[in-house]
Amino acid sequence: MRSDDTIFATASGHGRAAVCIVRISGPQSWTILNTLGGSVPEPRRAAVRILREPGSGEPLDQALILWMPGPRSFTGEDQAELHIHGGLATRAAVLKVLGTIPDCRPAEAGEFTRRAFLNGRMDLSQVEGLADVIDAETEAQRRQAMLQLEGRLGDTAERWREEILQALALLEASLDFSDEGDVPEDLEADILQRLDRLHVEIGRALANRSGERLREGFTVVLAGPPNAGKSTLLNALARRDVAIVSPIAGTTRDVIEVHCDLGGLPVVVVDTAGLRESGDLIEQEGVSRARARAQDADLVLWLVPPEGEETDPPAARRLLRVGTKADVSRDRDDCDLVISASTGEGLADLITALEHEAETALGQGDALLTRERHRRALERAHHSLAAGRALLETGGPIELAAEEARLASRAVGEITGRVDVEDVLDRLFSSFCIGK
Ligand SMILES: Nc1nc2c(ncn2[C@@H]2O[C@H](COP(=O)(O)OP(=O)(O)OP(=O)(O)O)[C@@H](O)[C@H]2O)c(=O)[nH]1
Repeated sequence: MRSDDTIFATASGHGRAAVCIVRISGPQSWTILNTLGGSVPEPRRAAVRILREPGSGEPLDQALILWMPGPRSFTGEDQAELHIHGGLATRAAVLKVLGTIPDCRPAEAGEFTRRAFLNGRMDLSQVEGLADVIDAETEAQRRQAMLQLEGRLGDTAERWREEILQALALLEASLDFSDEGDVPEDLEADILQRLDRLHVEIGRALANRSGERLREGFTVVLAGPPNAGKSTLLNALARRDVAIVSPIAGTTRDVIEVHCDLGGLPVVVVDTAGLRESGDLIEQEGVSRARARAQDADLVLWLVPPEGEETDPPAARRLLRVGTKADVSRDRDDCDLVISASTGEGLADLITALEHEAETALGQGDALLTRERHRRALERAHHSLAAGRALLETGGPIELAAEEARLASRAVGEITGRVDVEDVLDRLFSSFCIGK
């Protein structure tokens, strides 16, 4: 994959559409516009042109075109855009012509964004924010992703790195004093105070897990004995038939997931196999998967049917007891809520309860960290800051305290991609769509 190639891709969705946007980035961008459109408009001014096939002069389409010279473009390179009609034949004809231009080739997934990152147009946390904006399914996810795209996490991480480097500079200055046998007390106190403040601030960011949860969704597991009405409830929450409902106990064998938007918050509802002892190997596997999911879930809804023996609920972080089939019997004093998925009774209260639970767990979108990667980097920084501080407090070697500060600054730098993150890049960019 050469990075001096000019790349192109459709940046709008697939299938027939009114308009299709073809993005072009690289040194040939100007030439392509000039060749196909006859002339190049003013930078960043849209203009209408008849696009023509270079050899025959045959018209391809009437298009709106844009010329965005680097470095003030998304990728930082010369860029062009063709807003062509979104018919399948038009799109195919324009892409075919682009493919015949020398040093010009179709882009790979995420290649435009990769170039933007490599050209310093955005840092790694912003690239992740952009991926999350595109993947956002609910309003709260969109808001969180936008804050990260705008640089909230990246700017904070950069400030932390700066402050750690300042502490490091002071540590190095105090090394000179220690050669002379005596580090001034106020200098040492100043460094300790700085390390302390950073340790507390990073610790606070680490303590808030709501950002990662908001990105992934609040997980609600439906558990209960066979025939409790789990699949019927899942279908009612999803407002469509996703799980097979039948009066035969043990119908659901595997785990079925549905992504719902409850009051703007992402909630993943998981239907599981009914919990009972079974001689059937497949059902046993389903039951053990159900128990595992319940254990990891943010919330378990333990469904209690009116009939049948009492079964023990699985181990869970948080559990609500929900009496089902209220149309058959409402007599369930031991339950937090009673519903009938058949008649809809109690469903509105259940949804309100779920929204409340999700809101409490996902917070107000004020979390800085949104991915495991951020957490791992900051945990290392946090650890090094504590180690550095302990060394200073116990009169340990200043060289070692300085080394801990250096490690902390490197770890924080991984968040914005200032230090080696090669291994992260391939994984991240391949998750993008072509044309982004
Ligand atoms: N009367 C009544 N019947 C219900 C209600 N909810 C579910 N049922 C019936 O109960 C039976 C079992 O429902 P399911 O939703 O398949 O139960 P499940 O808990 O997913 O069952 P398994 O897959 O076996 O674990 C079906 O015949 C449903 O039609 C309800 O609110 N009222």
